[in-house]
Amino acid sequence: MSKISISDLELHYSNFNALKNVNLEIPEKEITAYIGPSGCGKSTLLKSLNRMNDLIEGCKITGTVLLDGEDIYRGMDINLLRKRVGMVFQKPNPFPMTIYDNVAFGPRTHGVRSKVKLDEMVEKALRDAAIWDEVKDRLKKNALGMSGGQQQRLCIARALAVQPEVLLMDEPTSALDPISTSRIEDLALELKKEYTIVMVTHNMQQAARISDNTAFFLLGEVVEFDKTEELFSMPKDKRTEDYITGRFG
Ligand SMILES: Nc1ncnc2c1ncn2[C@@H]1O[C@H](COP(=O)(O)OP(=O)(O)OP(=O)(O)O)[C@@H](O)[C@H]1O
Repeated sequence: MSKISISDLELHYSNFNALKNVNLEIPEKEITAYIGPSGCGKSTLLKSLNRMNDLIEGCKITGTVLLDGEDIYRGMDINLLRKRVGMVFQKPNPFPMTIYDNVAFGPRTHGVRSKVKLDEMVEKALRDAAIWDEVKDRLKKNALGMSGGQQQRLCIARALAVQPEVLLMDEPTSALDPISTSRIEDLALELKKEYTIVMVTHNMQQAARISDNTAFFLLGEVVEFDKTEELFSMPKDKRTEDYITGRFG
């Protein structure tokens, strides 16, 4: 069953047509990867799924994005949408505050005041993000003192703390070393038991390793969308084949 259903989505940044007639069904509790050359619209589509483009002047969107059948662009409260659809960015961006406060930030914003409840939520999020053991004795230390890989897992914990249903990840490992990358990949595989994950990646091996479904983008269009295994072993479109075999741009 589709968690997110994208129909006839068109996006313009002023006069520039960044997404053209995108139709995609994102299955629940699976990892869906977006691949394609730089500038083809992967991040734009990802950000359209929790309305991060709405902030940009001149951005016009038509078509529909349904989350569990509800139109996110018509009538859905944006704060509720962002709670249900969390996001992790390319560069780890912890807030300049303690590890604890980073993770408690979202729940506090949503009105959780009880210390006991907050402690519980912070611990669960840090455990789910596979970083609890590394930080449990330094929760009151500033998050900026952590390594890049730890910071990224903290940002994942921060996103999980508000109990989202979908996690959007925009090249979450591109700033990380191979060991931290592999930890985030293992974590994504673990998280898909509970969450629907959509991930932009420049790394085709990464898409092949961890995603269930892959969409290949070119110049604002989805050229091909299929089960990852199919797309990499038997691409149907010549352009997909050229891209995944490295014969392209
Ligand atoms: N705020 C903006 N205003 C105008 N144009 C934009 C804006 N953001 C992105 N674009 C343009 O839209 C196109 C798609 O950008 P997007 O960031 O979605 O691509 P991408 O596939 O994620 O690229 P990359 O892999 O390099 O991150 C690009 O041509 C980009 O220059």
